[in-house]
Amino acid sequence: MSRAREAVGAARRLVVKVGSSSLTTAAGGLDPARLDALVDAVASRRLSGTQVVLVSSGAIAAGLAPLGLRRRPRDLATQQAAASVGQQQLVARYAGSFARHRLTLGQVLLTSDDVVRRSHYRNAQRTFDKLLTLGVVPVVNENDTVATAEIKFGDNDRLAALVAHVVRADALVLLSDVDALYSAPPRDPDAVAVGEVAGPEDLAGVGIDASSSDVGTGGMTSKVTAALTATNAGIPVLLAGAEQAAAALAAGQGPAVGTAFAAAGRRTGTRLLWLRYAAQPHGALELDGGAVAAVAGRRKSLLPAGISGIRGDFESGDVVDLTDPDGTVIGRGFVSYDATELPGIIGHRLGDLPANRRRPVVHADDVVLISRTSQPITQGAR
Ligand SMILES: Nc1ncnc2c1ncn2[C@@H]1O[C@H](COP(=O)(O)OP(=O)(O)O)[C@@H](O)[C@H]1O
Ligand SMILES: N[C@@H](CCC(=O)OP(=O)(O)O)C(=O)O
Repeated sequence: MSRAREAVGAARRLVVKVGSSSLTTAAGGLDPARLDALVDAVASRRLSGTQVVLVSSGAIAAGLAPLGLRRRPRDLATQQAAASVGQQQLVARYAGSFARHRLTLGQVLLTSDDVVRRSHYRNAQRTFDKLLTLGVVPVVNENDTVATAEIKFGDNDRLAALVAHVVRADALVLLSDVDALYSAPPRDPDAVAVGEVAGPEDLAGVGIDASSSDVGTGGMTSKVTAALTATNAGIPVLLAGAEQAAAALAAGQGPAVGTAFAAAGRRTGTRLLWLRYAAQPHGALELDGGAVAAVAGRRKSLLPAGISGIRGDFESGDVVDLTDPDGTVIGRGFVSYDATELPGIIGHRLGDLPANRRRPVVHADDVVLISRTSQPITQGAR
């Protein structure tokens, strides 16, 4: 058995994510039988001693029928309204279902601020720790009703990867309407299931189409991106079908299902993880050749002298892309000036600037580098 599968089996703290399409009927609306089957698998693992956080999509899908909507709305305001109506229905169903196992759930609704802001991040971490030590099953979703375009996680696969990091999970299980990652979209007759992914090189020949189910947002691209986000942060991932939840969550016993992604890097700080995979840049700084060598080659801070251009309307603390003179993004960072302050100082050496301007524009500790080969997989349009 691979180490990733062993890690899922042995995990003492596990994050499990389930997509909308795995909780709804073909006609739309929540499917109590599928939800109960999922809860049975989670409860069985929980009752064997593992702490489990459940990241569940389905709020918008559950809100469609009560609002007389026939399909997932495209505009944000109607999505927010559907999520408001649907989230409570979803959680009420979960509460009833977990109660069959005498388990208590706690609802946790997150926005990206809860992960990206250091103080909020610690707060979320404390809340999860307390819920888990009290034996509660946290049921997590994005707070869709208040999330604006700027602060949206975008999809729950990504949210689940970040939550796995926040709670310091031993493994992440992504449950979907497809039973594994395939070498090509499953409608392709030659597609074969991929059992193990040791690293990004194993994904080189894999074909993924951009579509996702009618009720969800992610698609396979976002699942693979989330899996790589988690594995890069040292957390192994199992991607499997929601219908195989019992086998996927069985602690090391039972048949090997789904696709296992091996953990790669060491655990990184969530703030930089967010910067790499989740943040929306507010602008860009163009670096000259010397600054590219210093920032990307020698891991130095970006000083005003090395900046040859500014794009966007950002404030101190915002995320900006760092580009080379050709416009290729080489990294991202938290900028320490407002865009309006920069024209007067770029191109100047620190010694020539007033005392209150003698600091880096982006500190080395606030930068992630993005090489061509590690560019996050782009998400399919929806
Ligand atoms: N290479 C691939 N392997 C597996 N599934 C794929 C692949 N390419 C595209 N898909 C599609 O991705 C879908 C899963 O994404 P999605 O419907 O968004 O799931 P969920 O609702 O669980 O988040 C599958 O139903 C499948 O049609
Ligand atoms: N937060 C949204 C789900 C977003 C999402 O990523 O959905 P999915 O692709 O089904 O996991 C909801 O609860 O409707």
